[in-house]
Amino acid sequence: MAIQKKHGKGRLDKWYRLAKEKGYRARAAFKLIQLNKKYGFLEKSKVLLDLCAAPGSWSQVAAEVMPMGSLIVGVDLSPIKPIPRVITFQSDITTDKCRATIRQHFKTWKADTVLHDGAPNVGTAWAQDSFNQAELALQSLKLATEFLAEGGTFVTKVFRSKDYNSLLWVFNQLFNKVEATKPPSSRNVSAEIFVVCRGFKAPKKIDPRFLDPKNVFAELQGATPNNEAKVFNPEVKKRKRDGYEEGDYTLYKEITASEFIQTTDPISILGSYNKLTFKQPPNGDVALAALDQLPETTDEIRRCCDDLKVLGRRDFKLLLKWRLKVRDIFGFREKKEDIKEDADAKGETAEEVAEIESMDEELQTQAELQAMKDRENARKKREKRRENEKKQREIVRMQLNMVAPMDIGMEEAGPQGEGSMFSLKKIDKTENGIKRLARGRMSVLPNNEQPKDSGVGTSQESDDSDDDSVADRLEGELDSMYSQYQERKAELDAKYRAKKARKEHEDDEWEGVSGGEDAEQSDSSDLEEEDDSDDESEDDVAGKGLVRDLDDAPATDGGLSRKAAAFFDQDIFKGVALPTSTAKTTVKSKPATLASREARPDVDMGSDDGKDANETSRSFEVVKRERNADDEEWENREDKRPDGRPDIDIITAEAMTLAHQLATGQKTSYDLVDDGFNKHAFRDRDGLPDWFLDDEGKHDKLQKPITKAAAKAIQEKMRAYNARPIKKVREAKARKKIKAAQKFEKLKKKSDMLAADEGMTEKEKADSISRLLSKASKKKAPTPAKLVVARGVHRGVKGRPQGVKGRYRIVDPRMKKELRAQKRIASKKKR
Ligand SMILES: C[S@@+](CC[C@H](N)C(=O)[O-])C[C@H]1O[C@@H](n2cnc3c(N)ncnc32)[C@H](O)[C@@H]1O
Repeated sequence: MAIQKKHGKGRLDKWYRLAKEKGYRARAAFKLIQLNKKYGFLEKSKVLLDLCAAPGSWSQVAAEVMPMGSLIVGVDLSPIKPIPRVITFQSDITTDKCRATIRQHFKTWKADTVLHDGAPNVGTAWAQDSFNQAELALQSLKLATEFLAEGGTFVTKVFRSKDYNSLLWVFNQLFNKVEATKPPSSRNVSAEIFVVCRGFKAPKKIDPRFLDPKNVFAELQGATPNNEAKVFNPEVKKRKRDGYEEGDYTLYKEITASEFIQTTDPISILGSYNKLTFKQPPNGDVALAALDQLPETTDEIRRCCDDLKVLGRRDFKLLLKWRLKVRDIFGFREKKEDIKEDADAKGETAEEVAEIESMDEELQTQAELQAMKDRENARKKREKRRENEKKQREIVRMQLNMVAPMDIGMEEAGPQGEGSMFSLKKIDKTENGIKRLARGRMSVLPNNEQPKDSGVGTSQESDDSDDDSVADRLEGELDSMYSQYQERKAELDAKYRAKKARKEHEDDEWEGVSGGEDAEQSDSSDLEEEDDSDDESEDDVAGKGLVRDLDDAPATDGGLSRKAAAFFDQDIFKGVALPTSTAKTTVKSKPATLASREARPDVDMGSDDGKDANETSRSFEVVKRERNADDEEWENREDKRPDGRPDIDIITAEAMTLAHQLATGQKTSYDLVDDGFNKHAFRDRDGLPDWFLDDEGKHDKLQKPITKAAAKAIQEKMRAYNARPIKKVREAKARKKIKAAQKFEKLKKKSDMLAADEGMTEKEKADSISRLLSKASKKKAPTPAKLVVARGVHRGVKGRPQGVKGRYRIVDPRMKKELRAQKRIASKKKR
């Protein structure tokens, strides 16, 4: 197994190295190579349009693979250095000027393939970044519809974002085959996927609304989620896959603490800002001054505000609780209290605090569904915690000789004996059982005689448990908000994303036993259908609420908004199954699969099973790249040396130390296995709070030893690697060598001929051979560079000035004069 470089310049992976070796301008080249390997569109193309082509690696690949004499046109906002056989120009693909220039180059031709690998720029030309990635993809499709020949192929990069489904739907209308795939060279941590659309239908007329972002993404725009409302109805962790944040180009950002108090979306502030400041703005902020004086604004809170990027779970909760408290003091939460009081007066539970603006119907449905799931998860978590606490108490009792180990065993079978052989519930009901249990000093008393701390339902306990459950729920919700905050942070931090991706692969074996929160959630959703006995009542209530709401909802068929339904009602969509959001039927019949369905562009729902399966495969929820034969081939290529031995690239000092120890026999493979059993390997994380585990996780790793020699060897290796010339330079050197060898061959032949010449004396022969050699060894004087004075037309020109051939140097006129003056002064001094 190759040891992967995990940090720092982790991006310098094998594709990067391979690109460097092959002379491609970017590792992206391999994405196209792999896409083409799978779909084979380049070999068949004679005309190709490469949108967003800089630095040009896709165009390089196209020029290599496409037949001779093909027309390849590449365009990008950034300049593209010339590529043989490729016409390039600089333009914004969203402009008419760009379209006109492409037309000029294409003349009457039509493209067989249109490629688009665009991503809104964060660095160069950022002023033009008015489009986000999905819109850019739609713009490229617009160009494709104009320039593609019938049956042509369109390849585009898209990010898994909220607009992904809409995009796919449009692609499906215009192409016979649409497939989304993630080539092996695309990083797993990247949200990008590539959609290959084949068989362009080339309709005579296309409704412009098809290609208008306002229409295509209309359904989802403007529906800003109300995070405040999520305090009591938290949303499920939804990864933001947009890739780049629009218009966000600064790294360090501050915001006043008062804005954090006032915002309806505190999570996004915590996730995207670095500091909450108490510094007064130039025009004064009374709320901030008041906030600064509040006793609730403790030193700890201030410390948390100082660096939002390092908030632990506890700090995060502290800040949110502080915000809620201050909002109460400032009277921002009046509305909520009113609602609460109203609800109390009506005898309802005051848990649905639907504060602030109402969400739109679809969001509401999703939120309700989510709330249902979260309630269920929180309940399970609660139960588990209680169970642990109970177990703890029993252990204490046992240590005090109050209970037999047997009882603990009983509880371990499941919560309150659920699923166990000796269910306490059953025993409670049978007289004999009670008697038997009550006998002796190790008795477990029935419900009504239970001591307060026994954890099983006394009346006071139930009161407490109500309070508890509110607190628990709030805790659970804060937890889930913390996860959102982490997600948000992750979006801004590629390093964190990579770390998280790695973490997902760790500790696999433990997931089944105790699992993380995530595992718990997914498990619970998987089990939702089967686990109906105990949870029935709760599920029913929640479930009914959801179904009733959907029934009442004025949404049109398939859950589309009226606007969307009207759009899809046009003739062109006849016979085409409409995309739906969360269809009611699915909610009722298959709750467990709903979450995954929500994320998909279900083109056709409510169909029979076979068709459904078909549709699922068409719905392109390509989340993680699966290993396939292609991968293996690529991997094998890399991981084997010509002699068949595995090519292990050791790039960390720890690995090098280990390799050295293995090679010198200081360690055996048995030792390696043995080392696996250490204090970190089997840590008992059960019952430990998440914030503790979070912090602990950073440090409770085995520190592997590093030897000085290994560290030095790695350093050298990296240095040598960095110093290695790129392919172009290596090729130039090789050419030079070949030329020298050819020259030497020629000389040898000539001198042999001279030596064999019988008409010459020995001296003449020796003279002419030495002349020949001295002539050959004489270096050609380099042609002096032409000095071009940066004046007139040459002033400020970038690149080669007009009309100048050969080597040149641009000189500053003042510099030239100063040099002359210096020479003059020096010669005067000599005299
Ligand atoms: C990932 S790079 C493309 C890499 C390229 N396929 C290659 O193989 O070298 C994305 C490019 O999209 C370009 N881009 C972003 N927005 C654009 C726009 N509106 N018009 C033209 N190019 C754009 C950026 O300048 C950037 O060079």
